[in-house]
Amino acid sequence: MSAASPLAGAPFLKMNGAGNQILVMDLRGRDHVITADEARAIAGLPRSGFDQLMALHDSAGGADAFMRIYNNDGSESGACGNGTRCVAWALGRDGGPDRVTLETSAGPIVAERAGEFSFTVDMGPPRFDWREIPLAHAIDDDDGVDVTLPGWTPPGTASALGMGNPHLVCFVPDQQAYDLATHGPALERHPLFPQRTNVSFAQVLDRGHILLRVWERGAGPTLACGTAACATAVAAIRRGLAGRRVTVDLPGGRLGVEWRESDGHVLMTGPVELEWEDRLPADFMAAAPADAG
Ligand SMILES: N[C@@H](CCC[C@H](N)C(=O)O)C(=O)O
Repeated sequence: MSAASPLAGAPFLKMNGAGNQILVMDLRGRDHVITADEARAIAGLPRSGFDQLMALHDSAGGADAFMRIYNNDGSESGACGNGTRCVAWALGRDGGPDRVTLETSAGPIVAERAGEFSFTVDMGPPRFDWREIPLAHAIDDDDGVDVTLPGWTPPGTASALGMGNPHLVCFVPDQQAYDLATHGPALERHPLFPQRTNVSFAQVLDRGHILLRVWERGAGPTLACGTAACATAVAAIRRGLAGRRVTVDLPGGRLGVEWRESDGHVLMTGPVELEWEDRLPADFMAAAPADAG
């Protein structure tokens, strides 16, 4: 007999948020934290591939759940905007609440229903302090806007900021002109970002409309990244390129972002879709029995 993994047969929802591939696993009531090896193994299975895995755990602080967020390389992140909308839908179905509070390693976030398959997430305030993004060192950033990257000549100008996870936003004249597979991996691991970074190429069409493509830390190119849309909108607003409400078009769909003046929080609204429900295989990561000798 081989030892069963605690995740064998665990149910999951395969969803997407504006095309961002999301797996939701509700582990509340179970005493198991998914390891990096397990996350990579789940991502490698045909029915449960994902960009991000949202694992729900019991909240110690009275929230609806504590949320751990895994990229498909097994690394963890403090935030995932598209995944949070999917989690809100999952918790709200079958008569669940229309408004949920979720704890994350980066702090609490609140998601609220905006339509049958649409949610608004209060992503909290953006972070500009280099220690909070985080960057390797302070940058010459008098007006809190520009970052220069030694060894790389940006095609336009770039901003670095945090949205519960690190972001580099490159403003370019034509976002189609930059090959994510060429620039993404090098910028994700640029020494300025000690915890790596998500990388965006943004083209501002007008003060209310931005085109965006994203290379995600730990997941590569994705069809949409919610925190990147928020970071890009905030960076554009700080540069005077956009008003407080911005529509961000990504290859997988459209997100609405508002940087609220009253409290500095960033609100992101977008779609969710349930693709299928399934369970991990009954022999998921079954360990071979120890050799009794
Ligand atoms: N797709 C996400 C962001 C997921 C985490 C990111 N790759 C990271 O490592 O920070 C979103 O919708 O925000």
